[in-house]
Amino acid sequence: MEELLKKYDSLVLEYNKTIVDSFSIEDFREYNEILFSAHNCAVEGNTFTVDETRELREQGINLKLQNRSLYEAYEILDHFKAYEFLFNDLEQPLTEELIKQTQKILTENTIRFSKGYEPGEYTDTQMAAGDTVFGDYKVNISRMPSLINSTQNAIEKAELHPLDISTRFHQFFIYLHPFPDGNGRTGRLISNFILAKFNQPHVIIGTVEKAAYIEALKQSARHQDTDILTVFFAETAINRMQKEMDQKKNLTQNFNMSFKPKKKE
Ligand SMILES: Nc1ncnc2c1ncn2[C@@H]1O[C@H](COP(=O)(O)OP(=O)(O)OP(=O)(O)O)[C@@H](O)[C@H]1O
Repeated sequence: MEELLKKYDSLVLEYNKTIVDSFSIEDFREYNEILFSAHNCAVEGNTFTVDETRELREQGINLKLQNRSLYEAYEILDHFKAYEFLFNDLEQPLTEELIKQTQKILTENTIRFSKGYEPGEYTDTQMAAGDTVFGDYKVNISRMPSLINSTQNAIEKAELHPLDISTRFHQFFIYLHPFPDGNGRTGRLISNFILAKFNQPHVIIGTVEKAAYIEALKQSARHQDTDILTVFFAETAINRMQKEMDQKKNLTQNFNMSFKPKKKE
């Protein structure tokens, strides 16, 4: 794992130089917000593409929807709000209030009120996801303050690798599964918020990575070894940084601006 983290660290330096620093701060923020919001909602079944998410970011509720439900649009609009709430102030410490507020903003317009769910409130029944039945919900909720304090202490001490802090929080949060809805999206938002505090790029988990992500969560829980999830986060981040840098290089070097008529086959 040490080798992988070294590779990750050196790629972050290169990525900052070739990608991050070449954007204006505002444009890079918006690029990340759109990319992350689209993928973070897609993992949970939202069908908006990244391009459609960009249109929604630009036009808001004026967007004329084609083949997309209002529910999905609200899910993404609320994700933008939750993202802005967290990332507009990276100095704010991790507290229970911050996490509850994030989940509240995220689920405000889409949570199933008919089931008695309240945005920003913990669950009052047993939780499960896929084939995992989580621990007793009351015990899990009582462990939230300790998880949050340990994470905030680790952030302040800054002894562990940022990816390590982010994945430890993520693993424990997902397995506490404290909310009736939005645990996955909230967990990924807070994990990226922790990374951003250390000036690290987002780990963006989309539908392509979903199966490997859930497998990493399950293996990490089974072996009580969060390094398994850290490896997954590192590899996911490396792949995206590499893809964006390759794309930029390729479009710079191999840009074809021919006006010659195409040869008939
Ligand atoms: N089999 C599984 N074992 C452990 N964790 C899982 C499993 N399947 C999914 N998860 C985790 O739970 C999250 C989904 O949780 P759930 O199905 O309860 O949705 P949610 O928390 O209501 O909201 P969201 O739609 O944002 O995830 C996934 O994103 C993943 O982090």
